Amino acid sequence: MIQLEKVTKKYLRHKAVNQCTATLEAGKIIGLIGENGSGKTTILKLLAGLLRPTNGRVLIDSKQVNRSISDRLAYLTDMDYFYPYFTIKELIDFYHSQFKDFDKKKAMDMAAFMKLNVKQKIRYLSKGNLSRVKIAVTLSRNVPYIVLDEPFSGLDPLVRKSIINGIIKFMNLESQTLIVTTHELREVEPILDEVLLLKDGRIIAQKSVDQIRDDYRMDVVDWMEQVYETTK
Ligand SMILES: Nc1ncnc2c1ncn2[C@@H]1O[C@H](COP(=O)(O)OP(=O)(O)OP(=O)(O)O)[C@@H](O)[C@H]1O
Repeated sequence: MIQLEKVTKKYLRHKAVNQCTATLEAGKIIGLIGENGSGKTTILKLLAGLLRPTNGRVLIDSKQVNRSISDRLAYLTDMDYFYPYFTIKELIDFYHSQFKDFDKKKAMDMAAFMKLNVKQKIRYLSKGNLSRVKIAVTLSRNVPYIVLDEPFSGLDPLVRKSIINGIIKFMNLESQTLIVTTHELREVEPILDEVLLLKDGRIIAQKSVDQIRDDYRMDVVDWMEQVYETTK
């Protein structure tokens, strides 16, 4: 379980995350949704122990997060950080050598599922295939928490679909919690259990997708638009 307790993160005087309180249950797929600059990446970095809150506490499984959380949390950034001269296979071997929890077979299976040629060098991959590789190596870590920062940005609908299918097929929903930030709510919505809406560093809503459909009898995207319109 993830707990944010009145978390504020300031960059100089700017509050990127402002007094956020939320509890995220384990074993779910949670979408962190918000406009550019609303604080999504900052929250993920706080979860990953890459940033410390200016105020408040971030707890994962009742322990305050620090850098050692990387043993239990896999973080996919929106940055390109791969070794361009590796082939995909070499990258998978490298991950295997770096992470005790890395499931090499799963990574190879996932690469095959997403129709990647593992002999190809990273530097020659298309943006779509590079994104598939990143997802494959991140999801192949057997850790209880996986956070993905904008895994679909700049990708065409077909690539987005294949990545979503890869997540559905290879994530272990019994033992893993996935937190994903995205602008592409409409496409990701079918796999989400819960949605957290951010605006100007504040959490303005947190609802389960079933609750939105059953209680509000609304499409999740329509609900989101309504919440944004009515929240100053
Ligand atoms: N290192 C930094 N130094 C100063 N300001 C920062 C820094 N990182 C982020 N910010 C600011 O904090 C706010 C929140 O940024 P953050 O990257 O968390 O938002 P985001 O919702 O992920 O945005 P995007 O969708 O554009 O990636 C923005 O106003 C951003 O300009």
